[in-house]
Amino acid sequence: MAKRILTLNQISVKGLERLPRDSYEIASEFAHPDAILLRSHKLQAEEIPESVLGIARAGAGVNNIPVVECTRRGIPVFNSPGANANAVKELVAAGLLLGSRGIIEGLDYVAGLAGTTDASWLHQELEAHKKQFKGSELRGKTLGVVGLGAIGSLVADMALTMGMEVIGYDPALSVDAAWRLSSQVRKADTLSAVFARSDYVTLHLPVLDSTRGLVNSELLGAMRPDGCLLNFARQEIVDHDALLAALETGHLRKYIADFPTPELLGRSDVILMPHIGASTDEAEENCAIMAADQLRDFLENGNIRNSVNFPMLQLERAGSCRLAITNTNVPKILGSVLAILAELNINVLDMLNKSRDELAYNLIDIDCTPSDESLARMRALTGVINVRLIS
Ligand SMILES: NC(=O)c1ccc[n+]([C@@H]2O[C@H](COP(=O)([O-])OP(=O)(O)OC[C@H]3O[C@@H](n4cnc5c(N)ncnc54)[C@H](O)[C@@H]3O)[C@@H](O)[C@H]2O)c1
Ligand SMILES: O=C(O)CC[C@@H](O)C(=O)O
Repeated sequence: MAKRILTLNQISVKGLERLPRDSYEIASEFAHPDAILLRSHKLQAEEIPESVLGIARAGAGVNNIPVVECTRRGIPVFNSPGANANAVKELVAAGLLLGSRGIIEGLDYVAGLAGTTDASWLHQELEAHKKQFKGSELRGKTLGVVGLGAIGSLVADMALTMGMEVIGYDPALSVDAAWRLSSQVRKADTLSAVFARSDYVTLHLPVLDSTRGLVNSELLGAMRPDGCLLNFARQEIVDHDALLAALETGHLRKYIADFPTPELLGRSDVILMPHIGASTDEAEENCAIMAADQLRDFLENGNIRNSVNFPMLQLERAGSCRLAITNTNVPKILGSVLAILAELNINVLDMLNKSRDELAYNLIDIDCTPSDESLARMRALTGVINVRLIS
């Protein structure tokens, strides 16, 4: 039977094409979907039907998905790290330029001259007024990058090529990300050191309970006067009361962000974009392809790549029958499953077991198909969250 994929946002066709129509049905409404594919749709826990096996986010941030509830239900949540990083990096480059030069004010001024027919008057007018739009160069200025993952590392490289000094802060830097990072990026040991030493600070970290409101009055107060803050990560990372206070006193010169909120609209010291960091043809395609490929490999083989709540686990198929079992990460559960298989005289051809926080996940290739009754016995074991037969 074809697997049903519920899409909750418009997903690039290039990604949907990775799910062949002879084995997948894709629609924006389904009563019993096998999986959900989405972008920024704010998914509520009660919106996730019992039938859902996995959820894939075509994008990096998963704060729109109830990940804790998914973990409790044994549903892996996938994202597509790095697939839109270049798009965000290019918009940050634009943000830095908008923050350093009078581009927006200059454009507005020129637009206000529409209808002028006298070329000589126009020339004199422009030459007389252009000094209002003078800015300063980025070269030689210091950029503080908070979060040095897929996007932060590209932003750091881009700033170095523009002649900026770069200071980075990331207390949870992965080994892969560290390999990607230029040796010219200076390491800051604390967040306040980044804010104190930078002319521009750019945020590239996820919103988590630990990072909500992270940029507060203390950090903004530590910033150099005339500093500029860029937020292409998530609105919730910045405490807006503290932000408005820093703008009102003039301590913060500009806030440039991808997340408009009512209190920030209409301010000349705030530049807001409509959450378009990942809105390029290339990023939308890359994210959709990565998300669809990961979802398909999970549905067809049980493999887990780029999940935010499940361990990374991939196992080549041995034989045609596989069990994918999710359980709480406590001793003896796998032993009990294997005991049932032994009792049924079913041979294990290959298996892999990994854990992450409170969850353990197992792929077990076996030489014949267990009966529904045997599967029900495994599902009934204490600590087993779900058992899926993939044949
Ligand atoms: N504006 C947009 O459209 C857009 C597009 C893509 C991503 N994003 C946002 O950007 C975030 C980062 O994306 P990414 O692809 O670089 O993710 P990533 O996972 O590759 O990198 C995030 C980095 O942040 C670091 N980090 C975590 N907590 C931190 C802390 N307290 N201080 C400093 N660093 C910390 C992690 O160690 C990691 O290296 C996403 O979570 C998403 O919210 C926004
Ligand atoms: O899907 C989008 O347009 C935004 C994605 C972006 O916020 C992300 O976290 O990857």
